[in-house]
Amino acid sequence: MARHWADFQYEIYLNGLTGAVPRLPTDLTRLEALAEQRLGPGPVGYVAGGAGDGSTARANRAALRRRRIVPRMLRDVHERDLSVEVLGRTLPAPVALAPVGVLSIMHPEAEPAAARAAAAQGVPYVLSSASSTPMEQVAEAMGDAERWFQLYWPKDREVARSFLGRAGAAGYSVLVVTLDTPLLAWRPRDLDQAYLPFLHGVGTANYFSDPAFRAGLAKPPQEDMNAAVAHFVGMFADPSKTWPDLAFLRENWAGPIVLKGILHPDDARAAADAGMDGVIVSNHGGRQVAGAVAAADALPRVAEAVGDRTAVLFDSGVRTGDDVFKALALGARAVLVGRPYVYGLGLDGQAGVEHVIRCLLAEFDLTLALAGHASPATVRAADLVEDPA
Ligand SMILES: Cc1cc2nc3c(=O)[nH]c(=O)nc-3n(C[C@H](O)[C@H](O)[C@H](O)COP(=O)(O)O)c2cc1C
Ligand SMILES: O=C(O)C(=O)c1ccccc1
Repeated sequence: MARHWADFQYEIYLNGLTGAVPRLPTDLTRLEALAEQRLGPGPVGYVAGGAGDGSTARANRAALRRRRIVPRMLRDVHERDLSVEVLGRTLPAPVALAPVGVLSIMHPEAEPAAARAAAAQGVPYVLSSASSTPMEQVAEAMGDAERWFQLYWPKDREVARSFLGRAGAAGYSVLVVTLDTPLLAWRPRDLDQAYLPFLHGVGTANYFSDPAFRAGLAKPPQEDMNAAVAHFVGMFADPSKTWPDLAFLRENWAGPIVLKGILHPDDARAAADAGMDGVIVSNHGGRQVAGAVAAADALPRVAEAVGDRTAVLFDSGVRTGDDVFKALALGARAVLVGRPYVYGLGLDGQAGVEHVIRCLLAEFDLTLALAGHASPATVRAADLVEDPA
């Protein structure tokens, strides 16, 4: 039986009969301001901040808003099934939680709380390499839910091999390899507060617990934190990587591999040519290349370039149910959502993340129905027009 995500709407009204209202706003675009009030400018500045003057993050939102849905009528949308096939698995809805590092700056329960929320709602959670909790511990929190692991491809081959081996042993099945962060971009909102979390040792749990990483240290991290952090900064990414290096991932990972951060159609073709199972069209939520194309503007050309050769996923700017609909219409099989669940976590822990998932999917379910669709499978480019403005 397909899950009725829209029932959350009725549940909220029913709870209202006893005077209760939702603990967090149901318009997820309001979470950032609330989080900033309650958690302060340091952590929220880091999470909200984009590269450069922030125009890429704004462009992500504008590119989705500029597209408008053209609803169809009288198409029997009584019974709906939101599930989608992607990477050889069936997801209950076309949504997953994006990999976000250093979640302990938002909430003490950090990644395990986000993972439990995703598992409770049945949506995939992608664990970041830069998580504040070791991957084995987060895997336990996920129970029998889908485990996806995001790789920041370490410079040292042995550390890379060790991460892949640990992730496989801990039951992660899908590998998401992030390509758009071989360096951290110029992020003024963060620089002005000099806030970078991992200089305080946050977001290094996978590294500090790794035997191959520790082999490169003269002393254990607890005994010389500065040296360990410096080793992490040098190890974290490798700007010298090129396409032929992908063979290493194939040799060391048994399951599907998805490349995250693809914006150019030729790169999407190269991913398909390299036998990659999927790409995520993403500009890292506007945090990397200042002035980059809005992710939603890049999506149709990527989808057209690869057709069915490799799965096309999308993130950067998804905030509402209609954003999910629009991304599907522009060619995505599923979307990932980043900052909204991070604010949900900061404001109300696991419950806050579940709130975000349920709001997003209830709104998507209703948008789908009201636009005349009983399944994501029938959503097409022709269901959108572009605002002339
Ligand atoms: C605070 C923060 C940390 C992030 N950390 C990672 C990370 O560790 N790995 C990664 O692949 N992407 C990371 N991202 C990017 C997200 O996976 C995703 O691409 C982005 O947040 C999507 O845009 P949205 O926030 O507008 O939904 C991070 C994003 C934010 C906001
Ligand atoms: O801040 C980010 O966007 C990001 O991807 C990251 C990189 C290193 C550690 C933690 C997060």
